[in-house]
Amino acid sequence: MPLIDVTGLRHAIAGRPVLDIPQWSVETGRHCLLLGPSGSGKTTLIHALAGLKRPDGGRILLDGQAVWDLDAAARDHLRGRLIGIVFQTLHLVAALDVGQNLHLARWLAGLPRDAGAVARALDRVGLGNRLAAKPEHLSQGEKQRVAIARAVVTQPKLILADEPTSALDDENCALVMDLLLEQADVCSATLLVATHDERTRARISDRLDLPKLSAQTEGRAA
Ligand SMILES: Nc1ncnc2c1ncn2[C@@H]1O[C@H](COP(=O)(O)OP(=O)(O)OP(=O)(O)O)[C@@H](O)[C@H]1O
Repeated sequence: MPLIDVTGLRHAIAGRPVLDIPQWSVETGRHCLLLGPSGSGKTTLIHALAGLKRPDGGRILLDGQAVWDLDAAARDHLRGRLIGIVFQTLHLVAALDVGQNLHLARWLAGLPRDAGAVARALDRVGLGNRLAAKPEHLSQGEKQRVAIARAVVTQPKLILADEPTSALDDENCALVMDLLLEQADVCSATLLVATHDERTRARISDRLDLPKLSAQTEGRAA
């Protein structure tokens, strides 16, 4: 059974088409790139997969569950059980320290408090000594590593990473891809990386190419 199974997914924003995916699936344990230029709907698709943004039409099955047939509480539960997300803008909670950010992720996922799991997740991203730091005292790269640790501290089956490398130089791009792939291995998770960064292409062979639909519409109208 595929971990992700999408059929007839459509979405428009302000009357402009953003997503149109007739069929797409990702088998458990495979990794996949979501490729497409800026504005092609990568973030919209990530949010639809995670149960954060309802698409206009179509079906998303995650581990056999129809995400958008569930009520909000059941969707939250499914997200907590299955998914870890590295948001494009990271979304660390500024008022909480690094350790508390990870504890919060486990709490939201309905998992028991586990200081060992939090410490291990931070150790794996090289930040075992920054448990008590507030996000504002971290470099951008450190914040991103905290966001990766937070995504995996719940042992997700699916890691969604939205544009994790586009702002990074070559060396850090390679490091972040290494880290994401390593963490996916540790969790035996499927990794889905949304990107327009050519440098990631060599690292993951499976891909879904998203065209920029609004540009096609504009092209036809012109
Ligand atoms: N709140 C919004 N209001 C209006 N248009 C929006 C809104 N959010 C997204 N869009 C539009 O929807 C389209 C898809 O946006 P989305 O962020 O999913 O693309 P993306 O591929 O992730 O882009 P990027 O690589 O720049 O992050 C874009 O054309 C964008 O302008």
